[in-house]
Amino acid sequence: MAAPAVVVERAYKYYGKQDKPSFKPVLQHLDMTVEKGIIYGLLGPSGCGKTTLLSCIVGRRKLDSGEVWVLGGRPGEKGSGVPGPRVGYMPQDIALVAEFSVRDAVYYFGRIYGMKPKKLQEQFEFLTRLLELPKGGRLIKSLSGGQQRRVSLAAALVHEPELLILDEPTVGLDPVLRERIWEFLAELARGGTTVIITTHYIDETKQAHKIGLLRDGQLLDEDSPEEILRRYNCNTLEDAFLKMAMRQTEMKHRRRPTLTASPDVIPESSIVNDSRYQSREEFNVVTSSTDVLTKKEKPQHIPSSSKGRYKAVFIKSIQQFSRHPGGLIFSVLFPIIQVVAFFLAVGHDPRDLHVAVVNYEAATSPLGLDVCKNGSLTTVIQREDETCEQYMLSCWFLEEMEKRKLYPTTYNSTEEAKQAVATRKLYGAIRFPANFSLALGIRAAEGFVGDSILNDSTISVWLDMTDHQISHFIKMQLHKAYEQFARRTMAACGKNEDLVQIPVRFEEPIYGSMNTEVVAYMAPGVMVTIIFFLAAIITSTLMISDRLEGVWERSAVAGVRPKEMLHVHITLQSLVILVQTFEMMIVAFMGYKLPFNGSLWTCGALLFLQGLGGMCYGFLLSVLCSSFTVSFFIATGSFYPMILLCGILWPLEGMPEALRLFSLALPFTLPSISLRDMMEKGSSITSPSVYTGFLITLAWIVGTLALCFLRLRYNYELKAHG
Ligand SMILES: Nc1ncnc2c1ncn2[C@@H]1O[C@H](COP(=O)(O)OP(=O)(O)OP(=O)(O)O)[C@@H](O)[C@H]1O
Repeated sequence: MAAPAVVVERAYKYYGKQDKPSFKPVLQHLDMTVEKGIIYGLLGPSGCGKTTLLSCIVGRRKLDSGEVWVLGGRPGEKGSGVPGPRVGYMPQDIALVAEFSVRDAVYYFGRIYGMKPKKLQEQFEFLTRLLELPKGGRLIKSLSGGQQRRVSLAAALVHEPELLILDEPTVGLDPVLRERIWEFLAELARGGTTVIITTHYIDETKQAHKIGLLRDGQLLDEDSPEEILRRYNCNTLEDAFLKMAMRQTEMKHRRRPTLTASPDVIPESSIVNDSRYQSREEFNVVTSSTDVLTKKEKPQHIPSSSKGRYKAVFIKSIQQFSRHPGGLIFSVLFPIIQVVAFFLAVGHDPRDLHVAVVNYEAATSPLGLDVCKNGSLTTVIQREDETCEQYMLSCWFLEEMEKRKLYPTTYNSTEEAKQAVATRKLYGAIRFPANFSLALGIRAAEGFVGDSILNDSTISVWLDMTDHQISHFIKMQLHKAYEQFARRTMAACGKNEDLVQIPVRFEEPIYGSMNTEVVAYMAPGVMVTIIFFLAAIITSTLMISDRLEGVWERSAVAGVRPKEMLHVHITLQSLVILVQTFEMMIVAFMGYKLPFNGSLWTCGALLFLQGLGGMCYGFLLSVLCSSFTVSFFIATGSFYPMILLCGILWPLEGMPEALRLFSLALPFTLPSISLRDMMEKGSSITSPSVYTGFLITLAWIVGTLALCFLRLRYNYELKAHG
């Protein structure tokens, strides 16, 4: 007699921890034998443990106790081919990439198993006919549930595996098609393929060679449908199942006194040795082969083609990426859009600022305010005794203001001007006293003057300080206007222009230029944050969607190793980051002529590493978060403080000491400083301000990867054993 294809013995499986309320026994003393070349129908109500049992058979979960042999080896054992090419698995969920076309989906699994292109094409055409698949170019996300299920079934059948495990493959399908699928499975079985199929349609399992009836984690019975009907003296399998279920319930009630006396949670060791669970006759639990252990096959060594798997995952990722709505825009165009938007929006002087002007000096002239527009107006006359006569100097001041894009709107009284500011029509109000020129002349010439001269020679300004940036800009422009106005006046009087300047002189800067723009200060931080943010979002989104769609799990059953998925993602993502780095540098240094005095290579390397840091952060988000929503919450919740604290919005020097130290450990703070120092100071990698940026970036990469690793290990333990 041939060795069975699948043997499960004394299987126990629990979810949750024993001491926690979530603890749940799912499989209890389960024995199951599936002979080679048969169709085994696994029947049972929802939640009875079918999927859990199948996932233990394909090696994605581990039993808490008991044994599983599949095709002569233990699932997960090296060279066993399970998970891998010996098994074809169709999970209950569709588990296909939504952006795949029908052809891509089938080809993806074919490539994983290393199928040759010609054979793959033949199989695809055959399965298209058999399962009435939609046109090969249609995208999975545009198909109906039933069509998706057929494509999913085709993906499990494509490589003609020795063992087919199909979790509810016929749900929602047309009865004629269901019948055809069963006929095809029967044909496969005749050719030696073993099929385990779960279904809710008890009726269709009549066509199976053997059925197993699972309830509350226990296999109530397994045998051929005819034998089951005979044994329970029933006409239908439903009736037989009902009888078995009632018997199981009765047995439980009979045992209740013992059970209630026991703790809710039975320790594993005691369960395994518990005679209650071992008296299989009590439950009518039958194993067709009590000595299966002696009949195990010698494990066959299955060569694994990592090249095929890499190729499959690589093509999948490119298709996923290129067809994802907005994927290309987000990764290739978004950096350009962001950087250009930054350069267009940030750092430019505010324009068209209107201020209310009350010029009492001009009001004294017969021309009124129009006096300043008079081209023949003589403002300063130098007398022979080397004194100066000054007239309507306020006109010169207004000219200087206009040169700095501060445009006057004339008002007749101070109250009216202030009212205009209060109603937010204007940004500030400026008043020139009636004797402005005369008083200013006396003030400059005599030195010792009274309060009235001082007041009369002073321009008063009322600003709307609620708009900090604008009011700061107006203040600065008024100072500059005054400086130029004073120079012009002194020059016209033949005096030293410096006399009326404040006695503080700003010499040639050590770094940068006198006219350094705020954009050059902010740009490094903005570039660093954009490249980090994009990589984190792309990575977490792709990883979470793969996991939620079940693609990761299904690929793993097909034999793809997590490290292979990761290698492909890292390679592709690194290419994207490289492109983004170039794009940003071209826009910033060539397009917008940002100053650059250091090494472009070092700058590029730092930006690239920041992208990798973002990618690792994306990995962490994807392993920590169970859904897109949670991942977006954490991403937004963490990016916002990182940007706020990194010093591009406000200098670190303005923060409390502890917060400042904290901000230095964040991923954008030191790298922004490094990049700025390279750009403006020409600092090299040996400079502490530059290499600390590299070090913190590397520390984030290592730290986030370590956390991912720990979390994955924890998840693995949880999944395998809980
Ligand atoms: N990861 C998990 N953690 C905790 N409980 C789980 C987990 N997966 C499944 N369960 C629970 O274990 C029980 C068996 O689940 P399983 O999916 O194996 O049932 P099933 O027979 O396949 O059901 P269905 O036919 O509805 O898919 C259910 O009560 C389910 O809620």
